[in-house]
Amino acid sequence: MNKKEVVIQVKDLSVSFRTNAGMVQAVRGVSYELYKGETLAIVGESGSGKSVTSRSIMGILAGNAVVNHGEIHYEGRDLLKLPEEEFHKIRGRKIGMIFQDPTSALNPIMRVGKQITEAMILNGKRKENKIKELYNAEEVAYTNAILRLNEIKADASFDKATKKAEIAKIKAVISETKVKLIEAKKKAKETIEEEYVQYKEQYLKEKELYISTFKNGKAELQAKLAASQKGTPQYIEILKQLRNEYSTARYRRELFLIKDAYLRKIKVTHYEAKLEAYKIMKEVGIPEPEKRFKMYPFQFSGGMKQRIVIAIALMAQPEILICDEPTTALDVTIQAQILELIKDIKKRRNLSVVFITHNLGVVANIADRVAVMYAGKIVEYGTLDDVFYDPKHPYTWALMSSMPDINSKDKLQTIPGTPPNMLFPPKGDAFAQRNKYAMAIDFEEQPPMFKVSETHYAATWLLHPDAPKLEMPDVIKERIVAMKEEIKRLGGK
Ligand SMILES: Nc1ncnc2c1ncn2[C@@H]1O[C@H](COP(=O)(O)OP(=O)(O)OP(=O)(O)O)[C@@H](O)[C@H]1O
Repeated sequence: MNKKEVVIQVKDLSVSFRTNAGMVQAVRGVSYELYKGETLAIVGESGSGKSVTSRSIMGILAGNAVVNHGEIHYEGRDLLKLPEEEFHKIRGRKIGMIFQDPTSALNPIMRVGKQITEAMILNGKRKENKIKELYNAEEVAYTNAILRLNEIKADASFDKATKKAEIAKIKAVISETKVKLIEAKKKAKETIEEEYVQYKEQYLKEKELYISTFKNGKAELQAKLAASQKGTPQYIEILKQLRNEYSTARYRRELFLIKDAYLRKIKVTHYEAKLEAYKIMKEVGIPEPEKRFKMYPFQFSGGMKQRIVIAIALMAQPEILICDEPTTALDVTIQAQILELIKDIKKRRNLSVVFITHNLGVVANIADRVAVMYAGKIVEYGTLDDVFYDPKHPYTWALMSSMPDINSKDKLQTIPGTPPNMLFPPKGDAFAQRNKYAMAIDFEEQPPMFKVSETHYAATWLLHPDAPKLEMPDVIKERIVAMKEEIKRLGGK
């Protein structure tokens, strides 16, 4: 288990929101790891902090959000410490996100084709990126020096004289790195321009060659045609050849392709992006992509819109996909289709998926591992079998007993009470008020994460060695058996 490759590690993340009533403590010390190629489901009631956690990974928190604490490690860097420009490169490219409501995720007045290809075209400035790469090191040195200056200015531990001296030192570094950066930029531009002069020459040569070959070939055939007798099979054959291989349309198309191949060295061309979009639209089950490409979102059903949103995310070839309740806004039958699609894509592309949902049925269908969230914390996590078939936290029990039965679709019982007000999170276990098994300590102290097995952890005082031995309620045991059978029958996990 431990040998699995970790793609994202969230460490002790705490996020609050400034509101008129005070600070809403939405996420309170969340830690988890996402392994390569797995689907991690995050479950919990509305307001438990599932979305805020994922939005932090994407760097798309609301303006009133404050990250109080924590780290999010990705490719050896802490995303929370990256400058905006770097962060921007990662989100949307390496990490894609799909939201609950496809209608609001799409621009209603832009053709879907443009929405699918937009990012690829915008990010695809190949020549410019090549130049930037060449002076990247100098740019990093310069930005670091500026960041350091700000740090020194804000550092209260310096006395006045030391601060002044430190500022003078770093300012000297700034001017030095700035000069180096300007030089590096100039040189990078020259080097790449030189390379591109060659590409252009090659292109022009290729174009000339095509034009002369085409013209000569056509003239030759026309001469042959003139020399042969009308109506003979040979005459018809030549005529066919002229029409097919030497038509004006063919000529224009070949020239276009030659030019497109050259332009692709400079940037992602519209044509290239369109071909890629057709491919991905097919992959996500949008029939007749050539036709759909030109349509507007309102011309699509909810399920098809969600497929478009998924296509947009896939265009960037992400490694990680964060799905925030991607099926909740859809009809039940469509929900199942979209779920299957996400499972297929994940398998085909070996994606690592974070799947946020409040629906345990969906979890059973899709997850390898599960994290249960309550009041801004992860209260239980483990493999699907651990959490689903051997739940330890009374909140997980409550969630299971409140989910609609797969067969009857009735709820066994709703979870009594409401989640705590996150302006004033309770002192002890946040679930204590609603927990019929709560003990005195639950109201006093927050439980630590107790280890159930190598893979399974839960934060409940019930797991303390001194706690009374408590069996999972029978109704939940029965429910688990029924669900297991049903899921097997449906061919799920
Ligand atoms: N911009 C904001 N300003 C104030 N509070 C916010 C803001 N965004 C989220 N919150 C609060 O943070 C808490 C966690 O919200 P979050 O959206 O992560 O919950 P969730 O578990 O994803 O729920 P849902 O299933 O409803 O999306 C909630 O109490 C919510 O009201």
